Amino acid sequence: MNDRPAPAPDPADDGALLSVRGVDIDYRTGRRSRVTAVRGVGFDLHPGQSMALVGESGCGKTTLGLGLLRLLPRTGTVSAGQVLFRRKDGRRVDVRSLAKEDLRRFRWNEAAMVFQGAMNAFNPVLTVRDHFLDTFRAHERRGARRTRADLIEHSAALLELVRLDPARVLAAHPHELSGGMRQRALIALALALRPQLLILDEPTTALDILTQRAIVERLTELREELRFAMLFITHDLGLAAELADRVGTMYAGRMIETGTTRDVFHRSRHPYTRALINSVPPVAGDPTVPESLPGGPPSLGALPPGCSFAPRCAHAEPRCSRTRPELDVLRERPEGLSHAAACLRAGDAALFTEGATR
Ligand SMILES: Nc1ncnc2c1ncn2[C@@H]1O[C@H](COP(=O)(O)OP(=O)(O)OP(=O)(O)O)[C@@H](O)[C@H]1O
Repeated sequence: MNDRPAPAPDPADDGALLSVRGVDIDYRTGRRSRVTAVRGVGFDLHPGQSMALVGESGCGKTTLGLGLLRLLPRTGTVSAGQVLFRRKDGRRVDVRSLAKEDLRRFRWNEAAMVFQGAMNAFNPVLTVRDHFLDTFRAHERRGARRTRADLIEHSAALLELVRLDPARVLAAHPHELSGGMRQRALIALALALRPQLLILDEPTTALDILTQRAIVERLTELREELRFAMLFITHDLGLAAELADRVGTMYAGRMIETGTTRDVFHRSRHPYTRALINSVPPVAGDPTVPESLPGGPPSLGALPPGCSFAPRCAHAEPRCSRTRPELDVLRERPEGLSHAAACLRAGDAALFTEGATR
């Protein structure tokens, strides 16, 4: 009777690739001061899903992306919660508890991040070929060393995936490529070890519209071919609508609405998401004048009590300044696709009649 029982199947494990639970992320801002840039964030991402994180500057999107892969600057820490990730061997691990060597293997192999501004991600003195070779070599298993010719061939195939000419690009230094080519090369590099999750932070900002379009189209095709999941940080709601199956809106460090792209963009139940959508200039020919979103997000060090958005919200009631709304599920769906909103008035049908957002 001393035998230990076999571990019970985890009832909370419904096959998600990434399960983020109650995550807080702090930055140290002085000897005794810190700010909490991400608060109580939780969501599930299933294999192959694509989720866009939207919200104004400073709402914590980048901090969350960096925190998930433990890429925060020295002053930043994930101070609470769990980041459960299903590795390629099927085991679920908490990324927060990975030892250094394991974390090194986890990044690139299982999850990779493409930052805004590809120039900073490349070492200017190395050629693109060197970057690929270094990445492959750093992750080679002992006894499974591949030849240089084999690795170069593999790199060329990856560059072709993102529609770059390997003959030209492999030998080039980063500054010899256009912004769009660098961004594509970085995406190819991020996909080199076949990660299951790709986190992209504003990957097409600062590129011209045609280049943006080409990269977005290619990413959509690649996701279908290679079946990786994607977490996509963007200010561009049009891009989010195109690339994502689901959307999470962030405000003052919290996720305040989440659901399918249709839920969030067409049936939003949070006045902030609605204001964000309505502040986008209308498409050509749409006579509606965009509503502006006055003011800015509150300072993280001085969050108002109650709902953080209440001071800017056209629909706020007195209770909104007293009670902080939870992210309540409005419509249950499997695979993390439930529609949820953190607004005390989310159930107020008159406020959110369908079609009120463009
Ligand atoms: N190294 C840091 N030290 C202290 N505070 C920081 C640091 N980096 C970010 N912050 C703060 O954390 C908050 C969230 O910033 P973050 O960059 O994650 O927002 P974001 O939504 O990604 O904005 P953007 O869209 O402009 O990238 C901001 O208030 C920012 O000032």
